[in-house]
Amino acid sequence: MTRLAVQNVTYRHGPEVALTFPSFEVGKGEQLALIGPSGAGKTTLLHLIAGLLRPESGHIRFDGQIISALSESGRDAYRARSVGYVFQDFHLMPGYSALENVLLGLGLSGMRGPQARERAAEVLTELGLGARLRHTPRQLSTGERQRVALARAVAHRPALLLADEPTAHLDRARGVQALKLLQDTAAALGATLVVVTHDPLVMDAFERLIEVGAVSQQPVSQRPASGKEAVLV
Ligand SMILES: Nc1ncnc2c1ncn2[C@@H]1O[C@H](COP(=O)(O)OP(=O)(O)OP(=O)(O)O)[C@@H](O)[C@H]1O
Repeated sequence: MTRLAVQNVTYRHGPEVALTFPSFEVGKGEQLALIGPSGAGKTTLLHLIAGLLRPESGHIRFDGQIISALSESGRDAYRARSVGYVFQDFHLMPGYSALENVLLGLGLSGMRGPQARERAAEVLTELGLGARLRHTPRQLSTGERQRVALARAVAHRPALLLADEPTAHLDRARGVQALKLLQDTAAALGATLVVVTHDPLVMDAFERLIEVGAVSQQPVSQRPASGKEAVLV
């Protein structure tokens, strides 16, 4: 069943930067990586899928609803209900504890009070941060901060989980760990996972790669021993 569809989408950052994206569909619970050269528009596409931006033309459909046609408040509601977003730089609130950061996210999706506290503590504990609930981001390692960002993204059990360069700030071992956590968490939720990456380690962990902004003569699917799908613009 198609959960997310990107159809003939273009976007313009001012008069200078015009981006055209590949069309593709993603099923419920499916996992894929968006790849492509720096500046190709991967983060922009993730923002469009999250409803943070609106396409200049084309459609983004989620569970049958054309989210790119919604008003800003409609897109806010879609994001609060259905989307979890792990930002490249985590975007945690510096003065707030790990628990409070997750609570802020839950508040946006309408969950408050003791039930929210219980859920925030539960998801942080599941992600190995049970002993770090009261720590602020500054008191946490980079890998721990990333797990708080993941906890905040998944606490409301989104149907769509988006992550921008999830291994960018981590060494190889922690990158592998973080990626596995992301994929396992998405699988446990039954969420569709879309990840932006440059990292070959991440690419190898996904069956499906979509190349953004490719002018390449050598599609990813021609990489040795790949056998993976690549959609080129
Ligand atoms: N707010 C903005 N205003 C103007 N131009 C922008 C803005 N955000 C992005 N761009 C431009 O749009 C293009 C795509 O940017 P984007 O960040 O989506 O690419 P990317 O593929 O994610 O790059 P990277 O891999 O380097 O992170 C780039 O040329 C960038 O300079």
